[in-house]
Amino acid sequence: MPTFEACMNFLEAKQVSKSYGSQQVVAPTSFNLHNGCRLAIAGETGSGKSSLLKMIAGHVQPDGGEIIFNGERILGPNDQLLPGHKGIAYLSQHFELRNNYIVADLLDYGSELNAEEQLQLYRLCEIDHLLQRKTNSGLSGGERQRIALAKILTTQPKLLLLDEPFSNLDTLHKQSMRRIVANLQATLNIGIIMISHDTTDMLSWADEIWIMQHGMVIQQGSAREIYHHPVSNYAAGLFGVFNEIPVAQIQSWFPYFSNVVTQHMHISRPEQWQISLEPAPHLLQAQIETIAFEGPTLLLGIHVQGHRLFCRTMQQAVMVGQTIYVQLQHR
Ligand SMILES: Nc1ncnc2c1ncn2[C@@H]1O[C@H](COP(=O)(O)OP(=O)(O)OP(=O)(O)O)[C@@H](O)[C@H]1O
Repeated sequence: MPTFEACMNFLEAKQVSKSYGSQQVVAPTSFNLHNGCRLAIAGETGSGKSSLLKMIAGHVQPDGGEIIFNGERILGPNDQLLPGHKGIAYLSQHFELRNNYIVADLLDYGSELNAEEQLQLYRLCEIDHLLQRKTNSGLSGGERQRIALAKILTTQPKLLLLDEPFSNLDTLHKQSMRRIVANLQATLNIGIIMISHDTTDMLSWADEIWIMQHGMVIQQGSAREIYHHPVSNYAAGLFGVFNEIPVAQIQSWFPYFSNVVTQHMHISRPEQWQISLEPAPHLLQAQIETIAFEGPTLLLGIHVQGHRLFCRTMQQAVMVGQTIYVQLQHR
């Protein structure tokens, strides 16, 4: 458990903002993150995620506000020649790996780790079998990325920033990167901020998720809060299929939803709708309109009293046109 002091001083942004010309890409944003955090940032393309991450990394100069890391202001490219902060490692989508180096030599150069720590890091990054290869010897994109990751971790940073670590990878390399990211924080005890379009992975990984839209963080919360209580259709849609039904309609179908009064529309996930093949007094009658096979589950498009919605079921023995009975579960 981090101390109160560590919580206050680890990473703090005060009204940090960025514009390009007349376009504000990050609106004034403030936050406070604790040591060892696992923060994931989601948002549509162009919503300002990378710009925010690059300001934290010290690679982009904020127009306003400041970012404090372990008590020191992060300097931008206008403040210093070499961008970045020693305690912060940043893996860009467009990382570079120096050509013509033996991987082990490249990693050794400037490393602050002893031999045992190095080996642990190489295993963690799943590159221990690549150490004698040359960086220009036909390494795959995924292997190059894992070497680049190991390289930036050899200086023992306290905060790791990952910009889209799963993009442009085939399935096997993606799985490998997922394993690594899942183990990094626990093994190295560092904070991680990750941007990803792979929102399903975020839910199980992150302590906290932020959603960005038009340069603003529009929602912050735990994975459960973000998934089950999105603030808008946009936030809901980032994490998969959802249903939107007027609250009044939900309450008339299911009186036990009488306490849902904060919003005009009620958002639910398909798996919140339970289906039954037999009628019962508290169930609504519905017709199946579409069936999408998802592996262990089916995603049913159903029609209920003038409303179309999705429900997810493990019940495989259903067909289009069939009458079923549904109810909505609280979350
Ligand atoms: N150096 C730059 N010069 C001008 N405009 C820029 C620059 N960098 C980013 N932008 C613009 O700022 C906006 C936000 O970009 P940013 O890369 O932060 O978004 P993003 O949410 O990370 O997008 P993506 O998911 O596609 O990476 C975009 O409209 C982008 O075109």
